[in-house]
Amino acid sequence: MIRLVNVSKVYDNGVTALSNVNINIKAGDFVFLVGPSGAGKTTIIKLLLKEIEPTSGDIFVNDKNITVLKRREIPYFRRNIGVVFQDFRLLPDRNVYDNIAFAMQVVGTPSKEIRRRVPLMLSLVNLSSKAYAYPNELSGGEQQRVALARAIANNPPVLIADEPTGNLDPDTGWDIVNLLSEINRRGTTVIMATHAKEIVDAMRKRVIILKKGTVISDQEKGVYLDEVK
Ligand SMILES: Nc1ncnc2c1ncn2[C@@H]1O[C@H](COP(=O)(O)OP(=O)(O)OP(=O)(O)O)[C@@H](O)[C@H]1O
Repeated sequence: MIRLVNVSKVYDNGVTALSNVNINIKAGDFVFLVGPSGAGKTTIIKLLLKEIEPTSGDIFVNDKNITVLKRREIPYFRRNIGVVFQDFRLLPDRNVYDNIAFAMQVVGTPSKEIRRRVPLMLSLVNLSSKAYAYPNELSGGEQQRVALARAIANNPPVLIADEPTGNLDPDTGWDIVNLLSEINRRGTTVIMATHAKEIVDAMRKRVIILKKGTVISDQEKGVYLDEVK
């Protein structure tokens, strides 16, 4: 489903963010991407979203080599991947319902389907009662749940979460991880970059550890090794 083959990334300022990274993620996996600050986690996520290009190597998503996509193919490609960030990134001038509906409108979903699906998404993230609230009226955990609902509204095969619990207290962070786990159980491949050792250790999912731009460990049912810090 997702494959990085000998991927290296050197930024324009000469910093080597990734060197010769090989990662293979199967459909339906739940993967934690961990590593110290600067290890290259966000760089991998940006590469998967095709926000940046690798300096060398190939990246496959859904068996398609995305390094050779044409510019006009990129918007369509991005529909394969839902994404949530540490800072939620909701549209401040739209309510919860419209934040989710908007993500569906921009990919051309018929309005009847939007009216059917948004309430399902709100119910999944347990926010049906907040449909008409604006982001600034919500707690951080609620905002992240809206961001999750929006990310999966178009039913992407892959969901990427970049430090999704970073701005949340531990209990609220767990709500988000439990939702990610539920979304994964329903068939979506989930990749979560995180520093949250307690969460990684408790979940016993696959753990890929990066350090200084290389994969130093890749374990099924792994833990957050101490040398990561
Ligand atoms: N746009 C950029 N230009 C130059 N260097 C960059 C750029 N983005 C990241 N880097 C560098 O690349 C390396 C990897 O950064 P990256 O953001 O991928 O790490 P990370 O593992 O996500 O870190 P964190 O846990 O702090 O978010 C770091 O040395 C960083 O300073």
